[in-house]
Amino acid sequence: MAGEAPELSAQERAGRAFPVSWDQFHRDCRALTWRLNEVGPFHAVIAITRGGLVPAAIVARELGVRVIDTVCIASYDHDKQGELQVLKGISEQAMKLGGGTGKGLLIVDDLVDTGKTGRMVRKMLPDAHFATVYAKPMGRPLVDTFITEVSQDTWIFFPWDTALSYHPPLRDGAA
Ligand SMILES: O=P(O)(O)OC[C@H]1O[C@H](OP(=O)(O)OP(=O)(O)O)[C@H](O)[C@@H]1O
Ligand code: HPA
Ligand SMILES: [Mg+2]
Repeated sequence: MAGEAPELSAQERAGRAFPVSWDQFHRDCRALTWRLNEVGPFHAVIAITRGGLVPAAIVARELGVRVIDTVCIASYDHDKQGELQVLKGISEQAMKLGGGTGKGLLIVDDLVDTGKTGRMVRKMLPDAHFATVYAKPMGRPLVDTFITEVSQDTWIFFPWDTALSYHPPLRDGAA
């Protein structure tokens, strides 16, 4: 409608930026594994795609876990924002390994923000251990183990979503 302000995306609403390099992400995943090593052993890792695939590979490598499954979740388009769609559920084999409730399974995602995604997966596997690399306050209570907390108004920029680019000097008005 004419005169209406365009709706801002979650990223645009976030006031702060937290860019993460590959090196930093790898270090944070290793730090996460140190903590998880005290909690395991785990029969399998369940990665929440797509963001959870990267930490899941690193964590599984460090913990020596060879069985990795995915749960594929997508957000609806913007007029139904917030609704989630399960494109692929957890495999029967992984469900069996977790005794039907997820006991001994490790769910991995890159981050929790509002907690909507994590809440949905927790419902599928109530007894699994849920680990993320980063957590924002709204989603934090859902997570069993995480490494770094950032404020709710921070947007985390992952290395697979970004590229190096020119940044003007402060003197020229750079933020
Ligand atoms: O706590 P929430 O508010 O639910 O947000 C967290 C989820 O959002 C991101 O995934 P996204 O839906 O952007 O998809 P992707 O992993 O495929 O990039 C992130 O990887 C988490 O899975
Ligand atoms: O802060 C974030 N960064 C990247 N993806 C996300 N999805 C939800 N929150 C975020
Ligand atoms: Mg995701």
